[in-house]
Amino acid sequence: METVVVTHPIVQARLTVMRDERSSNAEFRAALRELATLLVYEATRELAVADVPVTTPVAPTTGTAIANPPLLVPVLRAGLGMAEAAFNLLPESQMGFVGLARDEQTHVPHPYMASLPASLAGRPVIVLDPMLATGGSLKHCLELLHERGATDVTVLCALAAPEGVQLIAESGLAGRLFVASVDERLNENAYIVPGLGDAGDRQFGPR
Ligand SMILES: O=P(O)(O)OC[C@H]1O[C@H](OP(=O)(O)OP(=O)(O)O)[C@H](O)[C@@H]1O
Ligand SMILES: O=c1cc[nH]c(=O)[nH]1
Ligand SMILES: [Mg+2]
Repeated sequence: METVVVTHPIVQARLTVMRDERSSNAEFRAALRELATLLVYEATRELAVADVPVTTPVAPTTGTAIANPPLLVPVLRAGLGMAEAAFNLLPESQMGFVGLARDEQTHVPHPYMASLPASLAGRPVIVLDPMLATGGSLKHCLELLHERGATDVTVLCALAAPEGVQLIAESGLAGRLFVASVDERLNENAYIVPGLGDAGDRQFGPR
């Protein structure tokens, strides 16, 4: 798996707002939305394009269209905070949804929703989840995509732990990971350190 740490100063500044315990829910959501926009921009540089004819007020010329728009898959809840940003940059795309909630004792993800097209063969997929901690949630999501034939999967995260990156790399289920930071480690509750806390709670309040 290719892992790209996006070190752009604007990305790092937004991540810092998300880390700050004093940021309100609204400030956290705004920072995540902007960070997600920049991650999508970085991750879509190599998207396949097609030439399209276009006529300007001056002359006909050749323009560019996204040849095969990716399916966007936010992982609920926290990934919802990246969904609008991704859709804004890729309005031609469609969206699927995966709902997972980590058990606080075992840290194993409990699946509660999967709303995905039956076949993903030949379709690029972009998974959106701000947090990659143990990697259990993302691996479950990637398995759902793999079962449906997805072979071109890119993952966008705000933060990752080394343990999660390793699990996903070893799974072979994602081609690329774009992340703003790979932090130090997980703590005894499987939270990322220094991290930013619970990305779902910080956007929406406690479950
Ligand atoms: O790598 P893992 O150890 O599996 O942890 C990461 C998962 O934890 C968070 O979701 P959470 O389960 O807290 O659900 P939420 O988004 O509803 O808060 C996060 O958004 C990831 O999906
Ligand atoms: O640090 C973490 C780990 C899992 N999920 C989160 O939201 N934060
Ligand atoms: Mg949560």
